[in-house]
Amino acid sequence: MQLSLIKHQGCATPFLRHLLDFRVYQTRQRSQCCNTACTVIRHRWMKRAPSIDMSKFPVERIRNFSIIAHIDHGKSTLADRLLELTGAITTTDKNKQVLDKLQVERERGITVKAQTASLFYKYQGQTYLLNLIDTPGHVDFSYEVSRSISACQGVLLIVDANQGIQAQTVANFYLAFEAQLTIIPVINKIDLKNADPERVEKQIEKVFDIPTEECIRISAKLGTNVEQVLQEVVKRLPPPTFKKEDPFKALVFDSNFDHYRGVVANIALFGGCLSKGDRIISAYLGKSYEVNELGLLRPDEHPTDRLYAGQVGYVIAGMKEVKEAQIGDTLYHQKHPVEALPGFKPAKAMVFAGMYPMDQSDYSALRSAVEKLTLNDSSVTVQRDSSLALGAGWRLGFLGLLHMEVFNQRLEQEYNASVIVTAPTVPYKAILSSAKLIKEHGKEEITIVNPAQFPDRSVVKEYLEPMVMGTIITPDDYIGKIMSICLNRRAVQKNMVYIDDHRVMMKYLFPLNEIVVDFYDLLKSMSSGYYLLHKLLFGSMYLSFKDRAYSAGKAMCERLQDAIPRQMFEIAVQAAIGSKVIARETIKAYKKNVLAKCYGGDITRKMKLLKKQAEGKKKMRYVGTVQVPKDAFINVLKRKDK
Ligand SMILES: Nc1nc2c(ncn2[C@@H]2O[C@H](COP(=O)(O)OP(=O)(O)OP(=O)(O)O)[C@@H](O)[C@H]2O)c(=O)[nH]1
Repeated sequence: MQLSLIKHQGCATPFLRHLLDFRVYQTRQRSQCCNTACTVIRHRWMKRAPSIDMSKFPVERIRNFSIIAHIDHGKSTLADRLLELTGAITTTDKNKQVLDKLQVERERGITVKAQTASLFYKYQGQTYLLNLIDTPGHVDFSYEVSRSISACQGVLLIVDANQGIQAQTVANFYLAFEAQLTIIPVINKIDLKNADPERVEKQIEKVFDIPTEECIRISAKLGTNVEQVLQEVVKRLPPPTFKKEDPFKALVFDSNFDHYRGVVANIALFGGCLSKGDRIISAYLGKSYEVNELGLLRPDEHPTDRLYAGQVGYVIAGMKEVKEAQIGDTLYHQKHPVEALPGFKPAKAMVFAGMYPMDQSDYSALRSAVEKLTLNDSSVTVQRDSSLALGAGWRLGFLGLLHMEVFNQRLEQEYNASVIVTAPTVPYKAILSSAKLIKEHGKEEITIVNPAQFPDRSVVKEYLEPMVMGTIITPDDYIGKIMSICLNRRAVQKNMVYIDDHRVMMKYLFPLNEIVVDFYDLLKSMSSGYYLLHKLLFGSMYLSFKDRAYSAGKAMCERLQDAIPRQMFEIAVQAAIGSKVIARETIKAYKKNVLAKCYGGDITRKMKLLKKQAEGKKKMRYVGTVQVPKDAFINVLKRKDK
């Protein structure tokens, strides 16, 4: 049953709780109504969770698992069905991607943040606690995948019955395989007309060495065989091996900033138990906190009195500072210190861009928004920066372009901030030759993330650019086209194998700069996918790159000419290498007809007016600021491969 209430906050809920044998779950979607004192809260009414005494719940009946897959293969849809089957949410048409809570996720139809849900499932007369962690599928967010995996003992590897194994299926498989997790292959979308589950099973056997009999064929959309997935989770996945009797030890695997309650940390208990009122220490900061609230995520917060070893849940412990809940941190009891768990390796930023407020007076508001959002997304790196034209701002590092666009969109949607984002760049290295500079930096090799700080070649021995190994899986009809695109982008082929009769898997070493902006979209448009191994290597910059500078500079000027609207004065768009201008385009000025009021009249009077106008324009060009549309910086970089 789905109900909507309009009420003053906090009034109706206790009354209704008594009235009906239902529990009210509040989603975090709130929208202000015309009366500001009154908030419309959408409630989802659900059957009461089975009242289970968790203190007696055996660890052997807990399963912690994640769903991993290539983008759009149906993780979120399967998660919805699992939630419905276990009664965590009701069966309605509106249950689409329940775990995708962020507005940006719903708008773009992608998962950005991994979410958690604890499900109770009855199998052969026993109740099991299944903790499901949803993961994002896009290449940019694989950092979230590895975080989710660290809290699990097994994974469901979803493969689309029509598309088969895709590049990110391979990458995610290896993440789980290296973490020694049990992998259950699930072939989804068997209801599709072109579904070929047999072919996909053979691919799985060939590429991952998993026998075809181990695959489960389902349709997450229609619910076919979804119950079997739950049964296999219970049967095949091992329970966590942690003990309630051990001292409390928990891994922070995710954290959110809530405007009303501060930091909400998602934790996996690797031992012991945690109660309300306990004093805990964060191993990273050594600071102590009192636990104010804790509970399960079903998928909305469901407060409980205690959490026990093997469980996954949330904790609110008065952490106010955004930097206090480090992902990968270990929490322990103040009285029983334990050795910290190995944390996550910090995610490597692959793309850097400047971010500035549209108006400098918004600087401090934007600073606080950026700080809060980086808590929710710790893979973003932040460095203060300033630019002559755009004022004070930051240089932010992202995992990829989609990651950057999503961050930008979240700033606008969740914090109402309006920002200018400059063209994304990749980190370069320079081996310095100037003794003075080496002394200044304290080392010979420096990393440059800001093009404005690129050292002149007279002081540099060698420039190095980042290279990444990438995997592309494609139908063989596209091989020729993809090879020519890769060549065009200075990529070097390392390997090529057929994974079935019509599909090939190719490995390329790419200069990161060539693929960072638009490569993914380009490959996707050819019904293919690619995945980058996020291991940065630095290689010498190719000479051919330099040769292409002239044509690239000209193309860039032309695109900027299209992207920047005409203004009251003429604008020269120039591309330069050092001080040498290599290309130029002109954006013509709007011209006011100053002679409009001169009916007939003397030619010298007209000349005088035109001269005055020209002088005024010179001054304007000097003092005027060019209005550049916000998205021009990125759009001009998207190039078209022939
Ligand atoms: N026909 C059919 N469509 C499905 C099935 N499962 C999912 N879909 C559709 O496939 C699309 C992608 O599904 P999602 O569940 O959002 O995929 P996802 O893997 O969570 O995507 P990301 O979170 O962005 O990685 C949606 O349009 C679903 O409706 C299925 O069993 N059959």
